[in-house]
Amino acid sequence: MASLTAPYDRNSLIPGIVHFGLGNFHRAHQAMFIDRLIRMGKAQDWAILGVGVMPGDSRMRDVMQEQDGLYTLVLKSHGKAEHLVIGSIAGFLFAPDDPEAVLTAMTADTTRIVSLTVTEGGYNIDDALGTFKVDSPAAVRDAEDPAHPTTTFGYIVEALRRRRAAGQKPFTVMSCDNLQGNGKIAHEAVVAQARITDPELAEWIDANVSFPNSMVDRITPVTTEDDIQFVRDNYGGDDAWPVTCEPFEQWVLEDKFTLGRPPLEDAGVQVVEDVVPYELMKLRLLNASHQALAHLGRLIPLEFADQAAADPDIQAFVRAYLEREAIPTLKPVPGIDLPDYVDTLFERFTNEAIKDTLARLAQDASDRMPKFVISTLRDNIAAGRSVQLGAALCAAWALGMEGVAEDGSKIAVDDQLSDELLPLAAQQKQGQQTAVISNQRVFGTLADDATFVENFRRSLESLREHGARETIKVLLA
Ligand SMILES: NC(=O)C1=CN([C@@H]2O[C@H](COP(=O)(O)OP(=O)(O)OC[C@H]3O[C@@H](n4cnc5c(N)ncnc54)[C@H](O)[C@@H]3O)[C@@H](O)[C@H]2O)C=CC1
Ligand SMILES: O=P(O)(O)OC[C@H]1O[C@](O)(CO)[C@@H](O)[C@@H]1O
Repeated sequence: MASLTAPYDRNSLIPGIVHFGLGNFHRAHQAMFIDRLIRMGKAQDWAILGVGVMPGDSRMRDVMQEQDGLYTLVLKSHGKAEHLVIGSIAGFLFAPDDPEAVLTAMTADTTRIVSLTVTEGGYNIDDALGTFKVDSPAAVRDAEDPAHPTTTFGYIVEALRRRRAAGQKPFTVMSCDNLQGNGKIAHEAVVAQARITDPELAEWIDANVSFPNSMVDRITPVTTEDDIQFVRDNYGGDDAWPVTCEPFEQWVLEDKFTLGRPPLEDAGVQVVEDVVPYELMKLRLLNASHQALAHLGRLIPLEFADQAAADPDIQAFVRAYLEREAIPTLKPVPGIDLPDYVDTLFERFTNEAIKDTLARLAQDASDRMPKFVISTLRDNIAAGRSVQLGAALCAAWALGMEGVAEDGSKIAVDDQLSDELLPLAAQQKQGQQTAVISNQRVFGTLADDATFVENFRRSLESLREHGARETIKVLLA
């Protein structure tokens, strides 16, 4: 079987970045941007050394070892596919095998950035308080024995302690997770982990380490057996873990690096002073649209994001919601034409090669709706603007939580708050129309706003009596 061919001479590459969470998104995004620069001869000393701290990462270790860090990235859209072999991953360390090797890499003079895609949960943040959970078992363990860390933040704190003791400058910690204010959250996690055992080190980190914020975007699903077969059939490469994603790519990054950075703008990254307008745009347009596709689509019922996005009724609803209620809440976004951005969203969502399921998009909606939709509702209420469509979207979600689609089939609810929300959905089904929206953890005090409640009730009744399509028609008439 054919092995993968390196795209360039990799002998001279020097790792300048240590990356925690070498999953599919990193391999479709940051590693691809660095690969692009290496091909231009501009980042030979910014190759990536991957680190995995989770037990499941042993599989990535085996594949990366077997394939010398190479893998195939396949970009698929509307019947077309292109591929490239990515060479920017210079190595991979499975941390439980040799924790000291990870710390040695992190304290090397050549390492100037430690980057992260460790998922939202990986930051160990209490959502309600916005603070690091210092009493979680893993944080306590790493605090009790800081020289032998097991978590991402334990490793970062110990490496920073060693660098400081050796008189080296600290590396920059660059989060690339899909979190609003990801740099701020990484800062909170690192400083809080340090503070448990060494408050003075925590202060030094607070004053000396840089945590740039970023907005990252590229829809990258989990690799399937079909993806592996596709690479084998079409490119002749035997790749145990290729990555398939959409062609769209966006990375907006705050320019805040203490020890330099690769010339990422030459690879298409938008390096800016303030990431906030871009983040709000993504969360309130892209992610809110995903919620609308998921909750209306699952009522009809549809299965995939591309089906829901191509559905004329749902598309009309989402476009109207974005135009009338979401866009008016955004700050000006430098260099972005918002109507064009919305058109691009639909081009991306209708990409049938990316089999994103509505079930995935609806997962943990109690965490997503407040960030993507309810914040917009609040801004509109404060500004005296309409909340008709946002309230309808909440009603679609609330009705879906009753668990039955329009054809009588089951809607599975996979949500970390389901113990709290499903009993409320059951009361709603019995006629208590405001039961779900009275949950303050999700909706805050929205149930006290008469206009929101009126719009919500009307849509809930209509969705229940007449279904999603008819409700959309009436709302948009
Ligand atoms: N997949 C996508 O379309 C996009 C993903 N992202 C961000 O990237 C993150 C990762 O997504 P994927 O790479 O697609 O997922 P993945 O499942 O392929 O990889 C997740 C990685 O995170 C690591 N991880 C998980 N929990 C951890 C923890 N507690 N501590 C340390 N490491 C941990 C895993 O070991 C793995 O390496 C997402 O959660 C999101 O924040 C951002 C934009 C798009
Ligand atoms: O859903 P997660 O794990 O936050 O990350 C994926 C995010 O990125 C996207 O795939 C687009 O970049 C969205 O679907 C989603 O918001």
